[in-house]
Amino acid sequence: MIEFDKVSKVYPNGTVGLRNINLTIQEGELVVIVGLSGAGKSTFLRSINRLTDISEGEIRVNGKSVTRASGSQIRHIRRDIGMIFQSFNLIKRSTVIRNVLSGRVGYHSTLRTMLGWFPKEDVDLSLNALQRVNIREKAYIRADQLSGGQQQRVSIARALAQEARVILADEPVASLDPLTTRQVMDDLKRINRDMNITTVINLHFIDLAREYATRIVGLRAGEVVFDGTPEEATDEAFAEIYGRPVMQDELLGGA
Ligand SMILES: Nc1ncnc2c1ncn2[C@@H]1O[C@H](COP(=O)(O)OP(=O)(O)OP(=O)(O)O)[C@@H](O)[C@H]1O
Repeated sequence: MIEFDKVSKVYPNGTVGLRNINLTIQEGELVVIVGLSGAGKSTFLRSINRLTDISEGEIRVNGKSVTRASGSQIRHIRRDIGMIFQSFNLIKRSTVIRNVLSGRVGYHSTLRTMLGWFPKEDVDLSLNALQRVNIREKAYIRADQLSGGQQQRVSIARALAQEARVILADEPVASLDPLTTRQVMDDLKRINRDMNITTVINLHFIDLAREYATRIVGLRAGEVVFDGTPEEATDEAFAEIYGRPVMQDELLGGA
């Protein structure tokens, strides 16, 4: 469960990132955050694992305060939270399996992980994670030899090897073509359902949001202006969120 309690974020230059956010995301939900560029989607996501510090209020993940956590407590909380980025964030010159194993670093000493000594259970866990995203056979290939969609699957496998209970994905398909986009979204959805992993995804394609989300949250200028089911997120609702009608390039198309 992720709780936002009267959360605001003002950047040092005075820009408002988030304004009085109050919402609770239950375990197992797949929440898609939508809004125009600059609406606060990344700020929202990054404040959940405290990549961004909030200015007011409190965020709790599974009952534990992220906002008030000490350095060691935050490392512990972050172990449960997998993060997926638009740019994949892989170690490109390393093998796929090494990248997935890096999801285990929070469980071992720095020396051990620097030397790359991972127990056999970790290797098995990582191979199983690759199996779940259908690229088990790529385990010993260098990450930079894979297509964009495959690289994003490696980053999903890394979150699985981490045994994350929450996955945060910041525009995970923004650099992918439409077909690969659907494959990656299918993976995220399947993992969310099969493993009951709470998933929060920033997306800018409206039709994808409707197709994959169990709940859609719309942000405008840092405020929640929509919170409802995909059925409730009509074109009119999106026009409200955006403050203007929906445009063609906000649809991926070809469902
Ligand atoms: N480090 C920063 N310093 C100052 N202002 C920032 C910083 N990061 C973000 N902002 C501002 O905060 C607001 C929200 O930004 P945020 O990146 O969360 O929006 P977004 O919805 O994710 O947009 P995009 O889709 O373009 O990534 C914007 O006005 C942005 O310019």
